[in-house]
Amino acid sequence: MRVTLTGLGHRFAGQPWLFRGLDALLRPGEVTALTGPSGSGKSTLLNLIAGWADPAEGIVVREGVDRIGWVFQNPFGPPRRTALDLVAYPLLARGTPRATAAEEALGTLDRFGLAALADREFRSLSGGEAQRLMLARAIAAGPELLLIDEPTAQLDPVTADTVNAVIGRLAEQRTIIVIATHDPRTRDACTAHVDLGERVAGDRAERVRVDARP
Ligand SMILES: Nc1ncnc2c1ncn2[C@@H]1O[C@H](COP(=O)(O)OP(=O)(O)OP(=O)(O)O)[C@@H](O)[C@H]1O
Repeated sequence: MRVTLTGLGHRFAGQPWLFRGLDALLRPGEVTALTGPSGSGKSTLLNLIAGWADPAEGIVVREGVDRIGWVFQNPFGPPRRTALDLVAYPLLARGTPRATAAEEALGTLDRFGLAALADREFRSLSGGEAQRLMLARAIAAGPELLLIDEPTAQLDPVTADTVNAVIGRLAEQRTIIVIATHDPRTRDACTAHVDLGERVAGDRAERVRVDARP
């Protein structure tokens, strides 16, 4: 299972190149930070990786990727559902028996520091707790590819750090994880890094820097 980006470049019609010449190998077991200034194309690149849009040049190859999960910056969920229900649901949907799903969901909540909140309704959670719950739910769903867009953007720095503290726990041997972020502490919690670089005179061609191991 892997996602390979080769000579990837993108621009919207009539706009300058956002990035060009991006080569990267995204693998399970790693959590790759995707960084760059506002407007550098991070969300666009997530869409290209997911196959939601076609690149202007270069190729994206997804091997062994069937299910793709997303977590966005605004945690959103049914207000009266409990944290345990929300994490158990994707397991039940995959046919896991109820008792096993509840046990696995509790284990996943524990991994994200949420075990004590298992019976709390979603609407009663703080922003940081709700975002950690969205990460726990996304992991429980077991996607081969998990794309996370600015998970701390709506949070104050202290709350953001409660989310950053669990980023390292996302790593899964069965899941390729990419996180677009402005937050240097989110980046530092990741295990690999793709940087879309600085905007220069409206054209950042060839300025993509990739730290991810080949
Ligand atoms: N469908 C579109 N058509 C034209 N331009 C677009 C489209 N989608 C995004 N853009 C532009 O492309 C640039 C990159 O947008 P993108 O959202 O990928 O950047 P980003 O790095 O994720 O930014 P931020 O950190 O602010 O979320 C922006 O200037 C944006 O306005």
